[in-house]
Amino acid sequence: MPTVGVEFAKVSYTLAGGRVLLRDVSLQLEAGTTTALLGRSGSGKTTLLRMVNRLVTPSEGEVLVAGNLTQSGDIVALRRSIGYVIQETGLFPHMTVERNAGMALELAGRSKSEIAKRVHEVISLVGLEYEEFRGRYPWQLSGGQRQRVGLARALATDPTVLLMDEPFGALDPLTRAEMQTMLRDLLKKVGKTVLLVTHDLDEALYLANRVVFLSEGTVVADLSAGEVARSENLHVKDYVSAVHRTVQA
Ligand SMILES: Nc1ncnc2c1ncn2[C@@H]1O[C@H](COP(=O)(O)OP(=O)(O)OP(=O)(O)O)[C@@H](O)[C@H]1O
Repeated sequence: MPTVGVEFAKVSYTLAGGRVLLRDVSLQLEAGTTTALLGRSGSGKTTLLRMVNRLVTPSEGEVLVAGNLTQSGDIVALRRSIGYVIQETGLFPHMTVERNAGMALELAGRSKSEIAKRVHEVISLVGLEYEEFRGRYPWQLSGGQRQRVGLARALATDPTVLLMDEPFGALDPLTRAEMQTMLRDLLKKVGKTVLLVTHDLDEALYLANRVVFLSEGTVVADLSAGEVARSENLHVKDYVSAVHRTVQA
């Protein structure tokens, strides 16, 4: 039996006014694998992802990380076991790359030498030259470099789970492709349970083992990456044909 890294068990989320954002979602993410969440804007992808690190609490159902209920445990320990990467990076503008990348370790009270060693490792892991970048501020970095630092920061505590919400959404296609290559290589080395929200089908197929499609808060397709192109599921076919629409002269 494969180990389950993250589990959503009959999860629903309803807003105070009664609007249902997620309905009865059940998924088991195998440890060490990458799952991409796709679906139209507003289908509930980010809401589902944020349940893992308890930024959103389900109205019904349960979320488990490494078999532990997220709703009842220690939230600090939970978040330390989860790396979180978002499109805007959320780097502190007044702090250097080194400080930003080591922030979670600093908050965890690790020693200066331990932090320096780990930051060096993760900065190198995301493909940045440590000596060149450690003293720079976020405004002295390109968008791609900022995303690399955001990823380094997320990896600093060596989390078992990595949540990535449109991590490369704001990058040009060339930088984006470089980042995807770097991430794919990195994930082969570090082995994390990854949940990736993306609008980019090619990115999902390149990075993920499994692709889950959401529509109006429910799972409408759950496939291995290899099954997507030949799927007869109408939601999947619609998505694939929208991506591959050819321009008519
Ligand atoms: N706390 C909230 N209060 C009100 N509406 C919310 C709240 N959180 C999310 N929504 C709404 O719920 C819907 C689902 O949002 P969510 O961000 O999960 O979708 P998404 O699939 O990630 O969309 P996108 O691809 O555009 O990021 C959206 O219509 C959003 O505006």
